[in-house]
Amino acid sequence: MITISNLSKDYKNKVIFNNLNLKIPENKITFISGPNGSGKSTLLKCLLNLEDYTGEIRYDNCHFEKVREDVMVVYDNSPLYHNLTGSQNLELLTNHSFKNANENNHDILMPHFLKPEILKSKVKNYSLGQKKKLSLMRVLLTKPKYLFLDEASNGLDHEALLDLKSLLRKLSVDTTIIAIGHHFEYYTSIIDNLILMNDQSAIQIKDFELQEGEGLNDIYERYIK
Ligand SMILES: Nc1ncnc2c1ncn2[C@@H]1O[C@H](COP(=O)(O)OP(=O)(O)OP(=O)(O)O)[C@@H](O)[C@H]1O
Repeated sequence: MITISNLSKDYKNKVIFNNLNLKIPENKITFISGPNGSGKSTLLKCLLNLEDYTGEIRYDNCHFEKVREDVMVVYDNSPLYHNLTGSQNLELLTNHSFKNANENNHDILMPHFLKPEILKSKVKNYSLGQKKKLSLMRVLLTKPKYLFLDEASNGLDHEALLDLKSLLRKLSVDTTIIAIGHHFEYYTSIIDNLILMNDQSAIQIKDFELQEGEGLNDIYERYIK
């Protein structure tokens, strides 16, 4: 479990959030949403210890530094080696042999991700969506203990979005997943825990289930207004 206690953050006296208390359950999928500027990315940076803050963040009772190697983040423009092929990137970044890309289980788990012929070409020739797919394949091969996804569904085509859902479901057996973004309708069928950020605070809805016909507006009506 990731425990966030009395977390506050400001930028030059502009309060972004104040006194957040949240418990991110272990091996579940948590989705964090909220209006533009509500502090989602700032919260992610605090979780990754990239920003100063007041309060406390604990990963299974440990400080971030202790679990750093168990944490993986996927965001637009995740770092990749542009002069190497997709397979070479995966080999370097995961220590996983990709000599026989046809035989690897990514093809079974993510049939609409990158085909072997694409994996053989250099990443500098990839589209944004193909780079995103490569970063997500890296996640599948690494199986981190904690996974953060910042707008991970952006740029993926329809089939890859379906693959991503099943990938997240499978990963969440052993991985604590936090997805951040605006793509609420996409995530509703797979999330266990919803956090809505708004007005310097956050509301946590555990065991989240969407009623039939409900959308984000209804959730805002129900929990925020
Ligand atoms: N380094 C910074 N210095 C000053 N203000 C910042 C900085 N980073 C973010 N902010 C401000 O903090 C607020 C929250 O930004 P943040 O990027 O966390 O929001 P967000 O919820 O992720 O927004 P979006 O949905 O648009 O991605 C915004 O008002 C933003 O202008």
